[in-house]
Amino acid sequence: MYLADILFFERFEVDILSGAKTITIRDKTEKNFLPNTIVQVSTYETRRWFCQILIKDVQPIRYDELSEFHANQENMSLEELKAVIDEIYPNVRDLYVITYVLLGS
Ligand SMILES: CC(=O)Nc1ccn([C@@H]2O[C@H](CO)[C@@H](O)[C@H]2O)c(=O)n1
Repeated sequence: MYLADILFFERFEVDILSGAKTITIRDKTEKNFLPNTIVQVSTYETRRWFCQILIKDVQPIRYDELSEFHANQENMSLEELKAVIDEIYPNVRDLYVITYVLLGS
């Protein structure tokens, strides 16, 4: 089964809607997004829908392989990105980079 919905912390909504944030990094529970499908996006906190995105790509990545390239696409520094991931996914080393484009809200 492919996933049709995704949740983001509210604090990232502005960056997603402005196009500043074009990837998200998730664990294996959220690797089953199918490229070229539309996914509905809501806030984690209240499940408020705020846009839809088109999935472009899902690629496995090791925590240690995260670079400034990924951080740029998150609109963060690499230090900030690693701190966010450490908080959400403590000790998880097998991650997935989900690349998307914003379709509108
Ligand atoms: C709501 C929920 O369950 N999970 C997540 C998991 C991740 N993310 C964001 O993806 C990037 C790298 O992990 C960062 O920008 C994170 O903040 C998120 O917003 N919500």
